[in-house]
Amino acid sequence: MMTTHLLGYPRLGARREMKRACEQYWAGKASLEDLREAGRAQRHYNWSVQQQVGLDWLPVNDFSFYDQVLDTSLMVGAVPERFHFLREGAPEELLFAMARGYQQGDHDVIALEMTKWFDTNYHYLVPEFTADESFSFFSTKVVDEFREAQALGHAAKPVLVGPVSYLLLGKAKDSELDRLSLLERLLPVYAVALQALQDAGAEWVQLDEPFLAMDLCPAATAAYSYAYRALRRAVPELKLLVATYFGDLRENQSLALSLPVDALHLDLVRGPEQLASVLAERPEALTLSLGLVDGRNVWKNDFAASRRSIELAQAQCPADKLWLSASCSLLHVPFDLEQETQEDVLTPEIKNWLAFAKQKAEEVVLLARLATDEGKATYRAALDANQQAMDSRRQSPLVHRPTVQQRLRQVTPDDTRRQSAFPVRQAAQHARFHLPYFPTTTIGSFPQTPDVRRLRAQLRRGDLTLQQYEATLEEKTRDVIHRQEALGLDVLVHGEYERNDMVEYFGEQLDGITFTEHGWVQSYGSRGVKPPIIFGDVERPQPMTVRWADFAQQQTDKPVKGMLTGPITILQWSFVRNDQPRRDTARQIALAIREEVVDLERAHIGIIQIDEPALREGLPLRRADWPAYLDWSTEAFRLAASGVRDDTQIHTHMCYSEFNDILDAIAALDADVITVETSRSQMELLEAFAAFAYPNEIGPGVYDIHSPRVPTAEEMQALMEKAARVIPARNLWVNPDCGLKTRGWPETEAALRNMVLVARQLREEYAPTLL
Ligand SMILES: Nc1nc2c(c(=O)[nH]1)N[C@@H](CNc1ccc(C(=O)N[C@@H](CCC(=O)N[C@@H](CCC(=O)N[C@@H](CCC(=O)O)C(=O)O)C(=O)O)C(=O)O)cc1)CN2
Ligand code: MET
Ligand SMILES: [Zn+2]
Repeated sequence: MMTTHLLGYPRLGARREMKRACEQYWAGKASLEDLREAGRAQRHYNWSVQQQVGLDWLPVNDFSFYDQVLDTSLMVGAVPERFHFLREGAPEELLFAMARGYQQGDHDVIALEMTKWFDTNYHYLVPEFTADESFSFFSTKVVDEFREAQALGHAAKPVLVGPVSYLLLGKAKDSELDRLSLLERLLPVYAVALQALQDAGAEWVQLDEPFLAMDLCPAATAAYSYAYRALRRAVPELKLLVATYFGDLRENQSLALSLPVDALHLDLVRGPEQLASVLAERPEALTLSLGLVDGRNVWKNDFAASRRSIELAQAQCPADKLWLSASCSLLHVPFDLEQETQEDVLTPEIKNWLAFAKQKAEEVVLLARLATDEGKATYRAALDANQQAMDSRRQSPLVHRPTVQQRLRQVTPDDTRRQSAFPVRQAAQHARFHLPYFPTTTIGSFPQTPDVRRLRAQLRRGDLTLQQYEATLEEKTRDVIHRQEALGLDVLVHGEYERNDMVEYFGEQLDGITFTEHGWVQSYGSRGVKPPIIFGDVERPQPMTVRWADFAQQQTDKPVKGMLTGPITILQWSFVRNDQPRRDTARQIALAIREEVVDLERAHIGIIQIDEPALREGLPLRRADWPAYLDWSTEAFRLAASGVRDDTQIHTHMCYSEFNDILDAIAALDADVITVETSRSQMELLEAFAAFAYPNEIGPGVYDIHSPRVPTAEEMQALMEKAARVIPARNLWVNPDCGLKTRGWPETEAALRNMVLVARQLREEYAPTLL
């Protein structure tokens, strides 16, 4: 039978046990020993699940208390100097300091930067490299966890981030430094680690090299050949599996197939077509791991399709050279579908179309069994059940809604354009709102303190009635309006208290989208999200946000900004249909949001923000695929935004500041105002906006909301002055970088008080030039 394995398993815990364990430890309510015990229990549980399912090789070191890239930094001793005072203590303390920063005693050290893991909603901690970087085998976690699995009798396959991907994931802190030049210093440490694993009894080691499925510069291509030749020489006996995922190999195929390793893993979900050409070019000794079960989505595997791929491979490749797996680590899917028991949340019909991590592990094993002659007979019933599930989904009226499809066909190019050009709209909006220059606003959410979250848990348990729940939310909303008035902000928000999450909240209310009770996926560290599942044509049965916007507006004479999540962000942060192009799903969501925008306008909400923080991360991983994506994604945004009058002001918001290279797409959104995260880059981003002559209004974030630190008026003033040197002052807004939901009240009010002060000073300072 084909060998089966997984690249990695989710680690937050079926009931988010690791979230609780970490947060208890951070709060000083649990000991280091408690934390370690929780980690051990989680690992043992994951291995035993995978073993019982019948997988041949179990991943080890896929577990982490925070992030696997950070673990790699610790393995190779890439610890920035500011953390060196923690090197002698408990390894977990150093790990958490690098992840979260460290403020204690005389120490005030900022964390490593966090950024998105390829096109997922997972964040990793960016390694920092300096010119004098010297690596060493610092953390032995991978060996320790290998021994732990071995002691339990498991066939364990240690997993490491491969050396080339590791360097490419990092950032050079010295501008002259080329990350890849560190390879020579890094490889000896990988060699030592691999040797230690071999000495401990490891037979196979998995090295993750997702960059092999990305655009590579010539230096990176050379680095791959060099690195794997060096590792081969260092551990000639150890079997190495290089894992590629999140895309196909394309022009890197010959490179990947030429690496002197024992096995290559292919993502056959993102890159099904590569199988034929890889089979044709495969060196005889190379084992292929077929990633056929989707590790990025929650749909049941289509056995008929997978079996065609397996048969194609079997026809050209000896059985002992074929492995079977999921396309990538299962980190990006929820734990276990069997935890979803409430049929009014996830209906049996839809549930029958789904597979979470445990079910995907079972699918991998079942597909391997079905690939043998005996298996075909033994597992006939499973095969038939799978076929039935596929047919049911293909034909279900839950999925296919003719009214939605008809509405989409009626969309005309005019629907994706505002009535007038920006200058006309700007004049109409200024005449309507009479805002001062440098208007102040916030991005939407205010502190979601534990009491608000608890309220929702009580409602779910039935300890509160809906009336009681909403009454408390009204109190909260009224309070936040009064606080904003007292601070002197110009454009207010309702605070988003009624939302568990900016995407899940809309997923709960739209037809064609469902949600889960326990479908948590790690976002970063102990934080998770429950991505909605878009299973069918999307439609808005009724207004979703008007009630709270309207309630908030009634509490004040100042304008309250309506708050919506945009179609691309809903798409990107959900599990999406795999039976139609993303573009079509985006357009359906856009139409639903458009109806909401129009209803808000009708309810006299004159300023409406449509958040698109995920527009940038939705970019395809290969540059060649960018133009098509940018075209349909900006069109979907405009479809959502363009149903309103000229004097209704549309805002959008984006965080994660790396959009220098998509500025034309951002301009194509034609939002009247865009608020962006800029403070961490010291307004560098604005220079790109200026060079591009970005025409509409901009609110460059003046402070980072990720830390409780209260910014001084001076530093925010300096940032705004810097902004005003490159952007016309009359087009500038003053606001934080992002929403304030993860903050506490004291620092929030202190920071906003300073921010309003800055706006007032700016108005005086720039008055002569603005007249
Ligand atoms: N979908 C999405 N993706 C995103 C972002 C985002 O905001 N949304 N932002 C970026 C990532 N940033 C993030 C920032 C914070 C959290 C976060 O705080 N998550 C919370 C969960 C938020 C949530 O959905 N809360 C629910 C459920 C809360 C909960 O856990 N309740 C407890 C009970 C609480 C109690 O009794 O005290 C339970 O059910 O057990 C709610 O408010 O209703 C967490 O992990 O703790 C996640 C991502 C990028 N990707
Ligand atoms: C990740 S972007 C967040 C935007 C949202 N309106 C908020 O303020 O939380
Ligand atoms: Zn944001």
